[in-house]
Amino acid sequence: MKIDKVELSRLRMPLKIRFETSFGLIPFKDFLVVSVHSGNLTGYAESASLPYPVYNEETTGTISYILKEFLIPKLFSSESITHPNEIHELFKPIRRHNMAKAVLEGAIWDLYARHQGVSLARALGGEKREIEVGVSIGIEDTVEEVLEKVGKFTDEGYKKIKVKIKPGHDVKVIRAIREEYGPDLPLMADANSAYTLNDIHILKELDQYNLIMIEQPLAHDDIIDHAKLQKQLVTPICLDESIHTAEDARKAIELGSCKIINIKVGRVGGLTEAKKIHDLCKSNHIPVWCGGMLEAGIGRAHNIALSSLNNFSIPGDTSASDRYWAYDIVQPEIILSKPGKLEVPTSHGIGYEINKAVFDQYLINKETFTNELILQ
Ligand SMILES: O=C(O)CCC(=O)c1ccccc1C(=O)O
Ligand SMILES: [Mg+2]
Repeated sequence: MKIDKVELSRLRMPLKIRFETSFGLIPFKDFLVVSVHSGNLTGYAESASLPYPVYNEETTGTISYILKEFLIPKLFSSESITHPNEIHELFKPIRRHNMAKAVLEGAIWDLYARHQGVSLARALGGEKREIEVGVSIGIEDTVEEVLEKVGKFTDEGYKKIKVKIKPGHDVKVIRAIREEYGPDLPLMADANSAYTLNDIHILKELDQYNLIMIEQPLAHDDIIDHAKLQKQLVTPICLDESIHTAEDARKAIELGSCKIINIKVGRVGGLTEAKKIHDLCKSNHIPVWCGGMLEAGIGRAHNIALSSLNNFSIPGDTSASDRYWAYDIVQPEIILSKPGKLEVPTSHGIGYEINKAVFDQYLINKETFTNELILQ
C-alpha cells in the first residue's frame, strides 16, 4: 500500500451529558480524525485526546503537532507498507506520544483491512460476532443522580456498570447502589488515580461490596504501590493510566500490581500494541477489557473491532452512540443490537460510513498532506 495523502480534520463535538471524573469535568470532545488515502481507498481513525492534558500528557494540539512534524513525514519517507504492524516499528524512535501514533496507525489498519477486503475485526484476528458492553457513569452532584443513571443503564441492558469515584464520593455511592440494586449487579469503580496508600482504609471499605474490580486507584505512573495495595484487597485491581506498553503490562503482572487490564488503543500507541498486550495478558490469565475516551463513532468502531478478540472477556466501556452524542459522525449510528450487546460489523474496514453532514457540522479545520509534497 502506498499512502498518497493524509488528512487531519479537527472536530469539536458537544457532549449530550455532563461527564466528570476525579481529574475534572470534560466539557466537550475536541479531537482529530485522520484519514489516509491510497488509490481509491480511505482508512479512518480518531484521536483519543481530551481538550486538556489531565488524563495523560497529550492534548489534541500536541497530537496535531507530532503528526505534522514527525509522524506523517516518517510515514511518507517509508517506501511502501505491506502490513500495519510495520507502523509501530516505524514510529518507535519517537518516544511516547502514544495517542498521536495510535491515530495514524489506526487509520492505516482500517485502510489495510479495506485493501484486504475484510473487516477490521477480522484483520486483527477477532472472532466474536457480537460483544458485551458496559457503561461508565461520571461523578454526579448527588447519590440520587448516580442511582437514577444506574437504573436507566441497567434497563437498557448494559452488562457492566462502572462508576467514577473520588474521596468523599466513594463508599456512600457504592453502598447506595448495592442497597438499591442488590448484590448481583455487575458493578465496578474507577478512581482515575484519586487515592494514595494513606487512603487504604477507604479502599478496604470498598472491598466488602463485591466489586468486579477497582480501576486505577493510585497514581497514574505507579505500579509499585498498586502491588502493595493488591496484596491487601480481595477486589481485583485493574490498571488503566499506568499501562502504556506491553512491557509495562509484563512488569505489572510480574509485580502483582493488578489482576485485570483496561486496554485503550490511544493510551498504548495503537492497535498493534493493544493486540500485543491482549496476547500477553491471555497467556498470563489476566482478563482484559476495552476502555473508552468518550469516542465519537470512528473511535467507537475501532473499539468494537478490538473487543472482538477473545481475551476481551469483560464488557468494556464502548456504549452505544447515544450515550454521549445527539448525532454521531458515522452511519448507521452505533446502537445496541440486543440488550447490552453491539454487533461486530462484517463489512470492510471499520464497518461504518462517515455521516458527512454531521461530520461537517462539527469540523473546525482540515489540513491535507500529500506524499509528493513532502518528498520534494
Ligand atoms: O465511556 C467512555 O468512553 C469511558 C469514560 C471513562 O471512563 C473515561 C473517560 C475519559 C478519560 C478517562 C476515562 C477512564 O476510563 O478512566
Ligand atoms: Mg479509567
